Amino acid sequence: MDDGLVLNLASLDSASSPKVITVSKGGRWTDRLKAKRGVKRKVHNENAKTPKTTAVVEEHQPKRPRVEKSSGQSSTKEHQHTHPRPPTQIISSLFSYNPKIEAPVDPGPSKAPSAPSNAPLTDASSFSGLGLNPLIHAHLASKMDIQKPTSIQRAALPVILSTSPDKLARDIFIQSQTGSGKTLSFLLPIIQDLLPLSSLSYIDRSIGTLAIIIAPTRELAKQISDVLESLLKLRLRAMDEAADDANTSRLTRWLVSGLLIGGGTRTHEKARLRKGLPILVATPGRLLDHLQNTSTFNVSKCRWLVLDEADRLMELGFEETITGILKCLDGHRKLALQAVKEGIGREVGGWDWERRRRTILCSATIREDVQKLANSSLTQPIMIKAIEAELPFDSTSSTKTPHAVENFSPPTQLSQKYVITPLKLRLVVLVALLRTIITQCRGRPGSKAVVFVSCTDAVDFLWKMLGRSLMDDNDEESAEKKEDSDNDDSNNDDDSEEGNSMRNSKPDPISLKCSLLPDTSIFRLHGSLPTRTRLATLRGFSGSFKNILPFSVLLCTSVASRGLDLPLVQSVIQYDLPTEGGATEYVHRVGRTARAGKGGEAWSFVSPSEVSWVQWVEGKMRGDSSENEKKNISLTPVSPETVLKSGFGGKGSEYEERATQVQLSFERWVLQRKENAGLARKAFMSHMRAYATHPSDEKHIFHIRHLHLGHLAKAFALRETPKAATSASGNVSQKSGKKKMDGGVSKKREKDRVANIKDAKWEFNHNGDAERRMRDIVRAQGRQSKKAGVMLSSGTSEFQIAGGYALEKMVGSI
Ligand SMILES: Nc1ncnc2c1ncn2[C@@H]1O[C@H](COP(=O)(O)OP(=O)(O)OP(=O)(O)O)[C@@H](O)[C@H]1O
Repeated sequence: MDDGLVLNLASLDSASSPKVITVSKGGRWTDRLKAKRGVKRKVHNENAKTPKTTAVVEEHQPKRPRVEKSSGQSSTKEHQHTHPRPPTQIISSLFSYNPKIEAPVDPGPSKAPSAPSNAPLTDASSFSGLGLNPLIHAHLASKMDIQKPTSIQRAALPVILSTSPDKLARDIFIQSQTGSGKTLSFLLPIIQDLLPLSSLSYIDRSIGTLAIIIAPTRELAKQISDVLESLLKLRLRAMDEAADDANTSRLTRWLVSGLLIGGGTRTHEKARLRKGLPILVATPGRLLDHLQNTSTFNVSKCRWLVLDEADRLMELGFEETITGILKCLDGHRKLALQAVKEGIGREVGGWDWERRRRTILCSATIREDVQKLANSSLTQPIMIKAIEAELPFDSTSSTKTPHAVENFSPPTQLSQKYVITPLKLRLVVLVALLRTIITQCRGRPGSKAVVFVSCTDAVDFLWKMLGRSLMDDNDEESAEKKEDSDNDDSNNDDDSEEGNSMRNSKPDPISLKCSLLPDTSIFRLHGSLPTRTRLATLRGFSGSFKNILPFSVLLCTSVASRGLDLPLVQSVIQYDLPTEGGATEYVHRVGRTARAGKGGEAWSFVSPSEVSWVQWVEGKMRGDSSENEKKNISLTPVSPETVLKSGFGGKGSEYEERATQVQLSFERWVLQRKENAGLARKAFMSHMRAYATHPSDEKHIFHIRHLHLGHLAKAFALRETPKAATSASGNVSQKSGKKKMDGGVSKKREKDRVANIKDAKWEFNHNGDAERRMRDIVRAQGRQSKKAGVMLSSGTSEFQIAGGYALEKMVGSI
C-alpha cells in the first residue's frame, strides 16, 4: 500500500554516515517542505549507492534544551523565527533495542471464516410462528428489513409472550452472544403485551409508566430508546381498518417513550414524566433520582422491568441503586393499591392489579455477580439461551452451576488477531494498521473501526495528536478554524446543566481529520465528555446525520464496549487490553463488530511482556465448549513488521524509514506547543495508573514492573525519560500541590484545578463506576509506590483530577 504518504525527511548531513538523517525545524513551512523534498531525493540517491540505509536519527549533537521548562517555549511564531531551533535533534531508534520476540507460530493458511453464530435463522422459523402479532411482524419486515428471527429471539419470544399463569409468574434471564438481537427479544414482547390496552376507553399516556428498561450507559439507553421509537412509529392498525385508509388511527399513539439519562435539565424531564411516559428507558442513577424526588412520576402500574447488560450494571456498582429502584416500584404500587381499595385515589378502575410485574435480566456474559442480582431481583427465573430453548435456572444455588460459571464466546464468524508490539512501535503500528484497514474498506463507504484505549486522557491525546500532527502552528490554527465551521453539531447549543458550565469555553469539534489516514474522520468517546457531545459523537460516527463518511475511526474507553450497535464496524482494535472485566470485557469489546451474522475482525495489541495473555484469554473463552468449538476460539498472530509493511508500503525495509518519520511527526507535534506536551504527559501518567488497576489475578500478565517505561514514553510521542515525564506533571502529590498554592499558584492553574475536580465529581455523579474505580485507584496507589522515582503515589486518574489533593478531597467527600 502506498498512497503517497508524505515523509518528513529532513536535510541529510552530507559529512556524516549514511545512517544519519537530520531533521530540519523552524522557519517557514514552505521552506521546510522544500528541504524535505530535497532530502527525499538525496536519500533516494544515497539508497541507490549504499546497500542499506537506516532511517534512524542517532546524531550526537548537544542535547536540545528542554522545551517544556523554558518559559519562552510558548512556541510563539516570533520565537520560532528569531531563534530557529537547532537543525538536528537526538531521536532514539524505533527499531533497535526492542525486546526479542519469538516469532509467533505460523498459523498456516488462513482458515475460511466459520458460519455466523448470531445471524437470523435460515430454517423455517418465522416471527408469526413464535406468536408475534402479524401487525408487528409486517412492520418489522417492511420498515426495518427484519424478516426472520435470530436464535435467541426464537427461544425468547414464545416464553415471554406466553400468557399462561405459570409463565407469567416467572421472571426471565436472557443470555446470548453479542449482536444476536437481544434488544428485540425483550422489546417486541413488551409492545405486544401493551398493545391490547389501546382498546381501553380511558387509555392515554397519563396512565403512567408501564415498562421500564434500564441500561448501564447513556449511549446504550439512547440506542434502545431509538429502536423503541422506530418500533412505536410503526403504523399499527386495528384489524378492521383498511391498510390504505389514511385516517386509520395509530394504536400506539398513546405509547409514548421517554429517555432519562441525566445530562439534560431535570425540569424538562419532570414535565415529561408529569404528562406520562408509558415506556421509559433510563440509566439507573437518574431513574432512582426521579423515583425518589418526582412526585408526579406514576409507576404504580409498571408491568415490565428490564435490566439490560446486567453484569455491567453489577460491575459498575449499581446493585444498591437497583435495590432502591425495586423498593420504590413496590412502594408506589402498594400505595396505589391501597388508594384504590379505599376509593380515595385517582386511579382508573378496570386495571388488572392482580398482574405482577415481570423482570427480565439480559446479558451476553454471565458472571457470578449477575447470579447475585438474579437472586435479589428475579422470581423463579427461566434461563433463556440461544442454543438451548429453555432451561431451569437455579437462582438459589450458591455453588457454581453451569449457568453461574463465566460463560462467553464471541461470534464464530469473528476473525481474532493479535500483534505483539514492542512498546516503542505502538503508535506507528496503530497508524499502519488503520491505514491498512482503510485501504481494505475502500469501496465500502461508511465503514468504521473502533479503537479501545485505556483511559480518557489517552483518548484525548491520541485524538488530538492524530488530528493535528503533521502541521505547523499556522496549519493547526487554520485547521481549528475550519473544524469550527465544519462541525456544526458540536455542543455549543448545550442547554443542559453541564452545558451551562461549559458555555464560555470554546467547544472541541466532534471529529478531526488526519493527514495520515486518508478520507477518514476521527471521533472520540469517553465518560468525561458532556452528554451532548457523547450523543452527537455517536450520531456522527454512526453516520446518522449529514452524509455518510467514507471511513470513520472511534477512539474510546470501555464506555463504548457494551451493547452499542454501530453500523458497518469492520474492525475493533484493542490498542490497550481491558484493565477491568478481563476476558468478559474483551468479548464485549470485540462484539462491536460481527453483529447479526455480518463479518468483522478484532485486533489486540499485546506488549512483549503480556504475551501469556493470549493463551489466558483463549482459555477463558473456551470454557467448557466442545473440542470442535474450541478450534474456532483462537487468536491468530500477526507480526508488527507485517502490519507496518502493509500500512506504510515501500520496498524492503523502507517501511522502517516511513514509520520513523511518522513517529517524528508525532514527536514534533508534542514539542510544538506546551498544551500538546501537557496532553502527552498526562496521557502517559493516566495510562500508567490505569495499567496498575489490573486485578491481582492478572498481575502475572500485566504488571507495571514488566514495562520498559522509556519505551512506553515513545508510545506517547515523548522524548523524555519517564522520570522527567513524571516530575513534569509533578504537582500531583498533595504536598507539592499545597506548596505551589502557598507559593502563589497562578489563578489560571487554580481555576483548572477546580474545573478538574468538578469534572471528576461530575463523573462520579453521572457514571456509577467512579466510586469503585476510585477505590481501586486508591488501593493501587499503595501498590504503585515504585522505587527509582518511576511512579508517583498520586491520585491523578483517568478522571482528569489535577492531583492527589483533589482525589483525597473527593474520596473524603464520598
Ligand atoms: N431478526 C433479526 N434479523 C436481522 N437483524 C436483526 C434481527 N434482530 C436484531 N437484528 C439486528 O442485529 C443487530 C444487533 O442487535 P442487538 O443490538 O439487539 O444485539 P445484542 O444481542 O443486544 O448485542 P449486545 O450483546 O452487543 O448488546 C441490530 O442492528 C439489530 O437491528
